[in-house]
Amino acid sequence: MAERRMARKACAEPDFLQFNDLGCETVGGKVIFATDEWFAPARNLLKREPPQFITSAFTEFGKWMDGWETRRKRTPGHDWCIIQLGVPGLIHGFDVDTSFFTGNHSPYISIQAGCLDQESPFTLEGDRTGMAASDSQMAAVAKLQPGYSDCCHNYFKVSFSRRVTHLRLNMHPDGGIARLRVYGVGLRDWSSVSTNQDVDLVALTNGGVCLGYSDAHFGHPRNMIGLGRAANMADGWETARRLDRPKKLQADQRGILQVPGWEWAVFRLGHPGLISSVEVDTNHFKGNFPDSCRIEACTLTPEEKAQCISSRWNSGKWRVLLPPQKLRPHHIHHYGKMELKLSHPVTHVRLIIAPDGGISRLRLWGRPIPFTATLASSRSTLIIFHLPANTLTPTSNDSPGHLSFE
Ligand SMILES: NC(=O)NC(NC(N)=O)C(=O)[O-]
Repeated sequence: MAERRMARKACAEPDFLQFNDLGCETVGGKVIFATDEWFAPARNLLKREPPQFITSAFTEFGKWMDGWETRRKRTPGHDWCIIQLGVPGLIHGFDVDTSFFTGNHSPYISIQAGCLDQESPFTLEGDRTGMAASDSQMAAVAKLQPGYSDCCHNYFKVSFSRRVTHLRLNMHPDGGIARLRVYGVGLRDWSSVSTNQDVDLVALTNGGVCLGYSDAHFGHPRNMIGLGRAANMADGWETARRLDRPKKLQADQRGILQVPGWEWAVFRLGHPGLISSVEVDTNHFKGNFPDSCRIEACTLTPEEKAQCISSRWNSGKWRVLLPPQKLRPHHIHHYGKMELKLSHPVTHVRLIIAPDGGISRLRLWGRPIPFTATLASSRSTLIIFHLPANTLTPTSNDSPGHLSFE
């Protein structure tokens, strides 16, 4: 349902909502400390499903609320909690969702960030109010709108080019917030990964990101690169039914339908690499799996990527990685050396389904190829695979699902 709502409102929303939610409980996000959780626990902030309101629900502490809610403070100070991201990475924006907190929403917030592991460590800074200007400050103290349905999403675009593992969410002075969505791209420490080890190069945890798609009516394509198998259909990519499906159906010798239309989604790999096996999972899609799929791949320079974005990813550089394959319902399809056609490293892939339908997971197993080797094999001069944080270009209404960042 959340995805349906998102698809309809996509034109009015900021671009950064297309990135991955790095704090969500489904990718391992956790609240590790909160100053107060009297009315409702801070872990609710990271729930994947949209917040609910149940008029008749009360607990022994007060009104049941689907979010984090603290007591009305009668002493100096403010409430705050520490969030450990499920996927450390670069953050491009926040949605501080106050849904249903109408007389009890937190009036002001600030957010601080830290990197508390070995890679480029920096720590939370700032004074107890979170207002000190410091390296860790991502958003100055900001006013929140109450959680009425037309204004409950408080979006904050972020310019912060450092890897983040933890956040401190400060409420000034107290109150309630339903959800905190942390939009960004995972940044893995690739120095610990052997070039002889196969990894899922497109996984969200490895820094994969969806950069464009043709349709996300029921489910966003980024769901396909999430952890584990999909919980349900909403945890996969599902398009609307195409309206140009022919009345008379014709199939080729492999049983693949010959249809005029298709849907597509483009991903940038977390690291350039040589893909040696692919999994396409139609788990839960039983009456609405695509008839067939194919995968294309390429290595793009920043200039080529910009051209791809302006041509809706219809670049001449795409090469067939996986030729068209007939799909089955509710099934993991494995493709290996026999089916895969590319033997050089790539940076981007495009999954194409025909004519429409749902895929729950896409896994691209392969070896990360060192940067220089990728450059040599693609004969290009420069490849970006670490996203700069502060350069999102707004999308136009007639090209849904397109992100561009240089
Ligand atoms: N009706 C309320 O929501 N009251 C209080 N909050 C809860 N959850 O009971 C409050 O004012 O903070």
